[in-house]
Amino acid sequence: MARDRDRIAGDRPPLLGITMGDPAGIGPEVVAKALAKASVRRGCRLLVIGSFPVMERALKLLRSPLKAVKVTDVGLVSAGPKQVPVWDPLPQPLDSFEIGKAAPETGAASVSFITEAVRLAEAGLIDAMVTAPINKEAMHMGGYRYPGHTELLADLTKSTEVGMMILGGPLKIMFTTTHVALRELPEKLTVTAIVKAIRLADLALRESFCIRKPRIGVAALNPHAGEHGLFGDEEQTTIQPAVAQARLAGIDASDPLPADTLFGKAARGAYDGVVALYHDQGLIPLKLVAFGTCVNMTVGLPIIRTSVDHGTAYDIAGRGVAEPGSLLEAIKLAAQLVRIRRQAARTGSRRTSR
Ligand SMILES: NC(=O)C1=CN([C@@H]2O[C@H](COP(=O)(O)OP(=O)(O)OC[C@H]3O[C@@H](n4cnc5c(N)ncnc54)[C@H](O)[C@@H]3O)[C@@H](O)[C@H]2O)C=CC1
Ligand SMILES: NCC(=O)COP(=O)(O)O
Repeated sequence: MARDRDRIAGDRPPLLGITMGDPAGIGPEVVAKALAKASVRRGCRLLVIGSFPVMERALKLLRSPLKAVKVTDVGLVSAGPKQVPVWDPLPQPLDSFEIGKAAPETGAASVSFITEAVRLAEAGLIDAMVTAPINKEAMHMGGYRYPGHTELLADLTKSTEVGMMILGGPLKIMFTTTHVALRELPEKLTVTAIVKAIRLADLALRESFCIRKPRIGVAALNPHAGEHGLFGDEEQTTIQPAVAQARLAGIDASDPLPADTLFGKAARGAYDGVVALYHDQGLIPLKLVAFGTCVNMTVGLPIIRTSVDHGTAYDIAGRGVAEPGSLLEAIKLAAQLVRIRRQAARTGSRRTSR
């Protein structure tokens, strides 16, 4: 069905749903700043999914020339160059909360925006969703016990094989685990989890970045890849067997390589993508080379979702100083992914991601 829709959509400018994220963080502000750039409106249409009063307040704070307009029918979104169309799914206006503080009502609101964006995307009313940052603590306070968007989106779309890939500068990194305490990591790093990450990296690099036979570097866990068991044996017991399985499936995956040099090699072009085993292993190199322009994308969903690389930055929320660069890149990538999917649907070349 999604494929038929893509084929019929033709060259209509993609309609992207931008979720506002946590209203108490910098999400509303970076959305307001990004939408003020004429370049971002070229070639796509944008719809904010979030609280209308919060969007109005963010535009006012920035003394933006843009005006928020309430959308009443998502099937008929049209906006002038100085307008920000907002679809507010909340049953009650959200207007009294503290900026820069985690709270149940803002956490729950941020989940409502995401849930609504998924509904609109699955119904074919938007072509992709782009997410501003949520605050995980606030989300938990609001009663939603997900580690992040990735797992919430997997649940909402009933997808079984989903993963987080983050792109920044020359790096494209797929994460085997997302938000996990370090002490729980070894038990999460199973052969199955690593094979899945390698498979999703391969899928994304082929389908979203049109690399015919991606070269994937796989990170080791321990210093010097464990040095034959001297400093840990996960490389031999788990990572190498996962690489062997991936190779049997025809994927060009490396042996587990010392992580301290792998990311540099990938940045210099030796690999098209890297499989990192845990959050900070991949995010430190990414944010070192490209913080502010990295883009997070969820691989394996039936819908397109991209996101910013940063969080809710409560320390600067409401001050008007947040940089919108990552959101601009996330919007650009989402529009590009819509075009790639449409093209694939026209030529019948896209494998379904599920
Ligand atoms: N895509 C998402 O929804 C993400 C959500 N988060 C969540 O955000 C919350 C805070 O996480 P932190 O680790 O503190 O990271 P953070 O990215 O919110 O802040 C880290 C530092 O970077 C600065 N910073 C972040 N974004 C900026 C921007 N656009 N312009 C200027 N400075 C910026 C902040 O002021 C702070 O000093 C947590 O709940 C976390 O789970 C974190 C990353 C991504
Ligand atoms: N550090 C990445 C992050 O927190 C975003 O995760 P998700 O909300 O996209 O799952």
